[in-house]
Amino acid sequence: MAGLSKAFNVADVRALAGRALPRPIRDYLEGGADDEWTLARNRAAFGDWVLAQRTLVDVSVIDPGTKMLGFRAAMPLMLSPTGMSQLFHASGETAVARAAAAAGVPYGLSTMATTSIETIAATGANRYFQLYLFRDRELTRALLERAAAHGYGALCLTVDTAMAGNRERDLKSGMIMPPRFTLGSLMSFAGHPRWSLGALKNRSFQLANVIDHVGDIGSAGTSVIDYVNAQFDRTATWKDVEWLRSQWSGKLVIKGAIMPGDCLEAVDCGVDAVMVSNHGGRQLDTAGAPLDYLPAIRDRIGDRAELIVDGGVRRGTDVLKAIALGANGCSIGRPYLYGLAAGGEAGVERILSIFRSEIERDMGLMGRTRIADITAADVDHLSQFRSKPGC
Ligand SMILES: Cc1cc2nc3c(=O)[nH]c(=O)nc-3n(C[C@H](O)[C@H](O)[C@H](O)COP(=O)(O)O)c2cc1C
Ligand SMILES: CC(C)CC(=O)C(=O)O
Repeated sequence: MAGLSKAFNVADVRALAGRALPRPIRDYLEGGADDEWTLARNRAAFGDWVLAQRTLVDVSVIDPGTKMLGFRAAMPLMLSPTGMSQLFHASGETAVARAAAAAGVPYGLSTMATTSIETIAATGANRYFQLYLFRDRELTRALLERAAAHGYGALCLTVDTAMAGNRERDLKSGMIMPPRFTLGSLMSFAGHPRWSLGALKNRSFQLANVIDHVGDIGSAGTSVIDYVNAQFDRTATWKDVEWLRSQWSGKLVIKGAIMPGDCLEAVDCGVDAVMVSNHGGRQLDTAGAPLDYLPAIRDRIGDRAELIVDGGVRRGTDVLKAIALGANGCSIGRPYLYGLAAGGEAGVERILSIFRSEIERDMGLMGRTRIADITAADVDHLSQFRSKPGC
């Protein structure tokens, strides 16, 4: 895609995606809950920290490689699970997984994906499976078995979705799955012929991993909000995490805890990693940003588990700040979906190469050549920095 070669940062790719997508789909991708305060805070939290710029260090060889969730990763970045990726481009999850494999970063397949566990396994990507707990516990068991049988190295339980967040953009746009050509949406779809053609040709659009058990989300023109509230298990507690631990022998990850006490509870249940996340601001509005809690979480759990920061990560400097504050790495959702919408697999590759070059360049400019060398000494809170600069 021509525009991609002139996209130099995530914001540029986001602008391309904005042009490619009809309004209801763009709103679903971009939206947060209620007043979207948390959505904005996720991003703003990174601005509260400054990086230390150390000079005259030999930075001729820089290695941004690391390990996360048991996977070797070419950089401290992973792809968060996102539902229904075929909404954004007909090539959907397969394109994302292929781009992740090419860039050497782990990919999380969502329970709510439009591509099956088996199809994504065939891409050879380093992959983990994200689980939503359905009211139907047999479905959960079946998903676990399929993920284990198809080489998913980690299981990631999302815990911030007991009920659907109040996404008013979706309520206003009347987003139902799969998208339908209604009178209201017609203008928007007509204005995006390339997307509309892809969507029309894409007859495989369905919730590929759960359709046999709970039906297609679009069968009755269901909204995402109604579907989540009807199907997800609201009774889930830490006992279910213990149960999952007993059922899954690979790495176990909790996604969606941000409070230090919850993270400690997760570690006590035997999880290997916490994705410190508020679901990209899509669930509880006015919840704090992952970065706000990160130092306290690391303090509380010590080295007992990996911490992955998820939400608002848009620059290499964001990733490096999170690492300095105690994370093992970061994870992105919307940025790779922008890439997918803007140019399918090539678009996701572009996003990952932007992050890779930013991380490497910023490490060099910080005077750090290895991820393991980045510590709390590399970052300062803006308030302290203003009162005693130059430490
Ligand atoms: C369109 C979309 C769909 C998502 N679907 C899921 C999902 O199926 N499971 C899940 O655990 N999180 C889901 N998330 C949340 C992401 O995994 C991730 O937490 C969030 O996008 C991170 O914030 P960021 O978009 O600012 O990077 C979704 C996010 C978006 C934007
Ligand atoms: C289908 C949804 C439950 C996916 C999701 O988690 C989201 O839209 O944030």
